[in-house]
Amino acid sequence: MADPAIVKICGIKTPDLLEATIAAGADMVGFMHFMRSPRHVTIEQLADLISQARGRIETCVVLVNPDNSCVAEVAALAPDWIQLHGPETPHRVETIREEAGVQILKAIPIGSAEDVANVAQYVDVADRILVDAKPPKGADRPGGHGGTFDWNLLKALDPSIPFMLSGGLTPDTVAAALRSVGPLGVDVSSGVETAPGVKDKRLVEAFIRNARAAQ
Ligand SMILES: O=C(O)c1ccccc1NCC(=O)[C@H](O)[C@H](O)COP(=O)(O)O
Repeated sequence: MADPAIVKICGIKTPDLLEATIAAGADMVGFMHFMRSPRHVTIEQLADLISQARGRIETCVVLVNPDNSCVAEVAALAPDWIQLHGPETPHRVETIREEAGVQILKAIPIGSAEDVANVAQYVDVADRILVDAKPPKGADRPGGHGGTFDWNLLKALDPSIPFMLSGGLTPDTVAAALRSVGPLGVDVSSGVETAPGVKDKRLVEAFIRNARAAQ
């Protein structure tokens, strides 16, 4: 039987929600460190959340095109992963991986066959790929909008590339996504919220329960 899919809950801001997510059996949690996100947490909050999670669940700090000082500040907190969610080039991803000494999850926005072809250039410089929906036109942040994309586009992806799926997943759609796309894991933010940045414990539990039941 295939390994169970990795379930990542992204955009956690509070110790209570982190505790509930661990108790519900998620594999990874994401913390946003990007000022324009409604899920932004400060470096001090990050330090507390990462230390609360250490050894209990994998932690991932989401950054958007970070400069070297931001990378160093986050790397000093020793998360398990840094997620790069901006327009970072493959060379920049490689440099950040070397400098931070942390596993890299590279997010790639997908809206066309060309975007899918773009994934290959990141495979050797990142430890894992996250495919996500493209943000709406004019959006002031590159992720966490709750929009989906055409999963059929992923059929063109080299099947040897391990990737996680995100973009508009919800407790109601996660099982179908796992069955039809067959990703290494799934990632959700808006779909377990009642308003941007406001996570709901019951939705988080339902998302994880439905993801587990799908397999
Ligand atoms: O969530 C944000 O506000 C955000 C801002 C800037 C870059 C990335 C962001 N989120 C990244 C994620 O990992 C989300 O989980 C992913 O985009 C899926 O989001 P959603 O469609 O809301 O589930």
